[in-house]
Amino acid sequence: MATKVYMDYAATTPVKKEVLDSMIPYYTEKYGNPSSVYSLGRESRKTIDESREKIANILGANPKEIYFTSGGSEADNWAIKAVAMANKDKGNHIITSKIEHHAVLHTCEYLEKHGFEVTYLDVDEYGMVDLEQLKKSITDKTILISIMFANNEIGTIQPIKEIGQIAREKGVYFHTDAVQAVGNVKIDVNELNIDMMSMSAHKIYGPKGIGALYIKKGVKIDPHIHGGAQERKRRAGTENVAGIVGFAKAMELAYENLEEHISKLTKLRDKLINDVKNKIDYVRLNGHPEKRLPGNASFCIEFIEGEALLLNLDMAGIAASSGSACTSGSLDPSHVLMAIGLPHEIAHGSLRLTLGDFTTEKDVDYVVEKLVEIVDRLRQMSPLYEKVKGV
Ligand SMILES: Cc1ncc(COP(=O)(O)O)c(C=O)c1O
Ligand code: FES
Repeated sequence: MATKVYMDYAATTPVKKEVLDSMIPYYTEKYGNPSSVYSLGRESRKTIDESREKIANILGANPKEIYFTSGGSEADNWAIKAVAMANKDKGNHIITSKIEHHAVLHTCEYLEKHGFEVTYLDVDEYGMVDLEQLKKSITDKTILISIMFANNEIGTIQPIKEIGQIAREKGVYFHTDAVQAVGNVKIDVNELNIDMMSMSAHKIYGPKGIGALYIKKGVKIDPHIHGGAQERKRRAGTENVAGIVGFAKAMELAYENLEEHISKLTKLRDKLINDVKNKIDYVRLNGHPEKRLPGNASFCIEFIEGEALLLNLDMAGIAASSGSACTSGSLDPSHVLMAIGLPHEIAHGSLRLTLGDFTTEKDVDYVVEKLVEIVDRLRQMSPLYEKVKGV
């Protein structure tokens, strides 16, 4: 069935029309290489500069501190590996959390194979990092703390300003993966004590394959891609001009309407959470009840397989996602659901519904209606459910 209701905005978002319209000329008539000296090239250069300025202004950064990348994964890789390489003389210890995106976790694991030591902080049942544990983990060898702004699976928002404060007091760099937070949270990099921040356009109604790393002036970090002089000689390669323009446009739109976006999504999300909890038994909400992304509703529905749930939702025209092993194509259960202490059998029934700018109340009603039907049907086949219900 064709998708009737898209509820996977945390995976990616459609490109908004205004964003696409802003990009098209840079594929067709304004195709000059930004490094060329003639006016066609200079025009591309000017557009990149303007886009960088727009993004920097929104984040309270200096344009010289914004470096375009191919997206969030590249920004994470760059921040962590290149700070590690550039600060080897100072230490070899990195602190991160157990619920980071794989772009952070796998990068840290790679560094462990090359002589770095990594502390993976626990989180509580809501997915929150413990600031006391963080403080205690810092040693005189610690060079970097990398903690995500908001979690992609369970939506929990971390106390970023406090983490940044701790890092600053100890003279340790602080990187945050803000891929899910950008466009959903007001961000001022200075106010929040952030040294480096990863971003991605395709989560905020921009194109895929473009993002950025904010690098605060003065951070000691190696260049990431060697080659030409682009991105202040730190990330070589002819710029993705149209992508950059689209990213800046998407940022502009997101922050122009931030309050409205947050209040609309929060209302729809809470309706969804309440309806699901009221109409289905043995359901739990994953993540923090309040400190969560406005569009994130993550559940564990007991006595259900996430995979079966997703397939049935798909048959009803609903696009959603699950963190359980069986659906993500890997054999490991979601490291996030494990880290918040869920047993495997509960993690198996996880369902992530993420809402966005095109979600309507009707969509929420439709998803709840179908979900109730599907859960009921699947549970009828579950001997465990029958046992607890005493039927
Ligand atoms: C928290 C987080 N970090 C990083 C990424 C990777 O971003 P990208 O797809 O732009 O590489 C994602 C997206 O899946 C994400 O949710
Ligand atoms: S094996 Fe599927 S979540 Fe444990």
